[in-house]
Amino acid sequence: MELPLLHLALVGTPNSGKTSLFNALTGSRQKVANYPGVTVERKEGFFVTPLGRQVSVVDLPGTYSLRGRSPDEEITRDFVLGKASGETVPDLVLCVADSTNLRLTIRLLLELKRTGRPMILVLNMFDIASRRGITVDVERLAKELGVPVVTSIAVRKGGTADLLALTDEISAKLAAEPQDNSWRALSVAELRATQREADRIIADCVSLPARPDTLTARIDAVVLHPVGGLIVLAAILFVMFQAVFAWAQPLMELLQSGFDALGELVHATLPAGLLQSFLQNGVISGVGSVIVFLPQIIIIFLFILLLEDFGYMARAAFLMDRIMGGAGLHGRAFIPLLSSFACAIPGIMATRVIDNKRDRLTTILIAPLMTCSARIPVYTLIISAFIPARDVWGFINLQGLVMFGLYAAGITSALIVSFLIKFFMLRDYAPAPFMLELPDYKVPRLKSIAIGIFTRAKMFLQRAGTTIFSMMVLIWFLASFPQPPAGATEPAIDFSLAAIIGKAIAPLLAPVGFNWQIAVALIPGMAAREVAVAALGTVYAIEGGKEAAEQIGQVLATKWSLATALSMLAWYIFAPQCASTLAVIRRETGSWTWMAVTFSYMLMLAYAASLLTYNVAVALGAG
Ligand SMILES: Nc1nc2c(ncn2[C@@H]2O[C@H](COP(=O)(O)OP(=O)(O)OP(=O)(O)O)[C@@H](O)[C@H]2O)c(=O)[nH]1
Ligand SMILES: [Mg+2]
Repeated sequence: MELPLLHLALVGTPNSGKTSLFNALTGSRQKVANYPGVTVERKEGFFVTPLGRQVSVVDLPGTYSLRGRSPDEEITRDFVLGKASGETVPDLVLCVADSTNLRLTIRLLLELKRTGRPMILVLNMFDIASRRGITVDVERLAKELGVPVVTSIAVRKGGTADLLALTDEISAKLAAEPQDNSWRALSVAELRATQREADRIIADCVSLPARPDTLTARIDAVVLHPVGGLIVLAAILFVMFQAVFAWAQPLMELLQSGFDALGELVHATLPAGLLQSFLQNGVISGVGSVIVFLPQIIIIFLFILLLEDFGYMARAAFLMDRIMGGAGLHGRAFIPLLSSFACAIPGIMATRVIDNKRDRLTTILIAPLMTCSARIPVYTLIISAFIPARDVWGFINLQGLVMFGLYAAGITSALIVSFLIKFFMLRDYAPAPFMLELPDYKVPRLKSIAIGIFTRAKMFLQRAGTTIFSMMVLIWFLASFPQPPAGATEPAIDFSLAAIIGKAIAPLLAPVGFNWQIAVALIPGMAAREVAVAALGTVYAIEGGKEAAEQIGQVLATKWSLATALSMLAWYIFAPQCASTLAVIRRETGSWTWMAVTFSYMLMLAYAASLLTYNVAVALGAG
């Protein structure tokens, strides 16, 4: 007889390795990192046990209790209690513990027991605990808790074998036990009592080594130092941006010459005409101009993923708490804001770890100001074309410095906006004190970094292949039709729809120094930022006519003034050019109003910043 699907849920304190376990069991590649609050939504996966039982397992956000104080904790609570709509109550809860730090997990487990769900306590990260000399009397612990206990090493091959065997054993006799749910929200006093009980059990069953781990403490003495720590943080960011330019260059040139060769090939093999123009000007120079930025994206992510896995990110959050607090931001906002450097969408979702609604809203409103990776192609294109690649003070690459400045401008303006929000809207309100558990440092795992980079690169290429490609088709079409009358001498594009539209909008953008070609590129650029780069590539390639298409950067350098280029950079720090981000803001705030507010304030800032930059630059002679 086929047994019904067994439903498992992974519950545990943040950063205890639930997602690692989920990935190990199901072969998925969900995001794992060494800081609390990585997972903010439920994810279901499937696997088959050694005895052939079909299992559905749900990975949940980490939580310290079932009180559900923030949106991510509510997801976990509702799921465990079976309150989530359309969900089945889990048949078996796997309570996942970081074996080096059992206090809070045991308290959570005692609370979970009141829900009446069958449970297993999984002592994960047992490798680290053993290395540190922590020993656990597993049998006694199981007896004291009244729950089966098993050890696991989620990140090692075969590290979950015991857990799988135990799951089979327990699931075979599950149905027999009737369950009664006596859970209700614990009062603070009850939580304290539960903690005392947990501490007693731990004292009985766990023995700590005589000499505790000091490596983490020694590193923290430097990186958490109020002055030294900030210097370390600045140095790390600085090296990162220098690397983006220095290391990526050869690879980018390689990709660029590949696309050039492809363009030449199309040019040489196809007869002149619409198809040739579509492939060469629309597809290859458009989509290709975005794909060449892949090396830079990879380098930035290499740094971010290494730091995340090492355990540095939570420290950076701690360091920034004072500065952020001054701007009215909660320390918890740091990691969402940091994720926004990759992309505002996961960043905005990561705000679910913030329990206070107002703190969360402020963070959502400013997250799109962080420099997401879609801005990298625009920034690097303009910087490479207009900023000389020379060293200042002998060792600092000027291009890297400008890039650093653009990131800094994004961060600074986010802090200012947050300060203003607090000042005008939330005056009477002091953010709650910052509490974030600092994880122990770990040697970054190459495999998870490789997977992380692969996922990001795939996402970037997928966007190039879908959003950007379709926008390119549109731009190419607008720029190619209607075709010029016979005998016309001006560039063909001057007769096209794109020119008509661009020239209609251009007067609005003239005060900030944008020409009609930029206006054309900015319209599809509202869908996604990189589209503007590709659109400029196509517009200028078509305008260039028969001459071999030059690289887009070289074209810009001859067609734009420095003032226009700087104004464009300023525009990109602020402009709300991402339809998906706006959609996520609407979803996470549940309100069209906040989406409209974000859009308008960013657009106004972009216009003002560009206006200022352009006019100052012109006044200084860069017009
Ligand atoms: N050495 C070792 N490292 C582990 C083990 N399990 C997880 N890790 C590491 O611990 C860190 C946290 O793992 P995650 O799986 O993201 O933890 P999580 O419980 O899902 O965290 P949240 O989603 O934030 O609640 C990562 O750096 C993992 O590589 C283990 O058994 N041994
Ligand atoms: Mg997780």
